[in-house]
Amino acid sequence: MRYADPWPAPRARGPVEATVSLPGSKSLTNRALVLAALADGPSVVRRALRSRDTSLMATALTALGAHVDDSGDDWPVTPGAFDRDATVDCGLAGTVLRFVPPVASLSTGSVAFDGDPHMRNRPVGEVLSALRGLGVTIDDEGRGALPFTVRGSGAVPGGQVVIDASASSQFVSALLLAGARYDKGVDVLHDGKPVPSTPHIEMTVAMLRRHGVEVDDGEPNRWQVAPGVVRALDTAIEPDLSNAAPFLALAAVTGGSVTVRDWPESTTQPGDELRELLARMGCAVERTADGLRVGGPDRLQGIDADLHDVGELTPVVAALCALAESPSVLRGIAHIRGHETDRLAALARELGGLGADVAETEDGLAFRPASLHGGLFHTYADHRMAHAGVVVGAAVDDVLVEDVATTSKTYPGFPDAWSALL
Ligand SMILES: O=C(O)C1=C[C@@H](OP(=O)(O)O)[C@@H](O)[C@H](O)C1
Ligand SMILES: C=C(OP(=O)(O)O)C(=O)O
Repeated sequence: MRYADPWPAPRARGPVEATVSLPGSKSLTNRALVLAALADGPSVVRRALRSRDTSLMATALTALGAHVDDSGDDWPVTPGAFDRDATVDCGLAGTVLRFVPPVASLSTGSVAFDGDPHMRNRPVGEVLSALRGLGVTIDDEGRGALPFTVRGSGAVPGGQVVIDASASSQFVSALLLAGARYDKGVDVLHDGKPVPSTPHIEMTVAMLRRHGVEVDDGEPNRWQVAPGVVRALDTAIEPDLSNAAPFLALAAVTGGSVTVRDWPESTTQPGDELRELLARMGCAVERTADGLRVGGPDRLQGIDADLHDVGELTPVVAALCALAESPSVLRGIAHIRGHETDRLAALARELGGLGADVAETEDGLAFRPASLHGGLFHTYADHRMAHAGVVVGAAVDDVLVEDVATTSKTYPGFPDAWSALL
């Protein structure tokens, strides 16, 4: 293993002043790859993120019959016939687990899906039953979970389907991404508690429209994709704003100043919400000629925040709450129990183990100010748990982060980039 395990989290000895360039967005890269594989001609995904999740997506689409050249920074993608039996390793990538089965449904081959041990617990049953409702044969032996096999017939009738997407917005995105290629398109109705992470659905809809696909999202909880061509289009990937979270948090916990280069003027990435969240915790947030600059406060304030739309920011925000001088409540995030690990349980256990006064609530976490100490921070194969651990470790002596290499899910060079700042 390249990194010590556990990894002694570098401790900041003073305010950190830095400017960082971040790799591309996982969510944008994996959508761009799916749309390129479904398109009517070759295209290029520029500044693609190279990481475990995106490599798994490239490998999955190649196994189905597309060709993805991931050797450089720009990835040429050539669609191909989906005409062979294949196996797909989902790893721990929610985007592969949810986005690829609707694509595999267009194949004439049988496509067998599996993933990391924990992946068998991540929810996907709603996508499988929706696909059955749209005319696809799927063998899952009644599990509604991995492992399962999609047995396509080369075409999907499509049409209307009702799903409960309260566990993950990716259920909706998955059906929309492939829906234009179904004979009748797709008309997805959500019935259940509110759908989380809706900016990610907006990201899906915006990208589909750029590829010439007609999407009607005018009615709440309903998305209609008209049948038609997915036009080939070269796409440039923005930096990953969710992976900006630990870097900006470093300014917040050290009273320093961190600038993330090339912060987009406007974006569908939920990480953009960090501007508001960090400002509410007392940080100075400004756009500069270089990007987005965050200046840390003298005293970090707690926050009462509903993170339902931006659940993937929770681990780093929770680390900040643990270090803040006033109480915090994070709410609206029951669904993140189904992320890479049960993030509410994991954050409560691991931050609590370092002395934080934190309690799990039904839909979030509650913090009271406490003095933290060193110790071992477990990460449960979750890249964002590692981010939370190193943020605390920058402010507290002797924090050891278990399996920091798990950050390769979305940023393989993370431990080196982090160490370089401290
Ligand atoms: O569509 C996407 O790219 C994502 C959607 C969200 O999933 P959930 O809706 O399951 O939270 C997010 O948390 C995940 O990191 C990426
Ligand atoms: C929830 C996440 O990932 P996934 O795409 O695997 O769902 C995440 O990255 O925080």
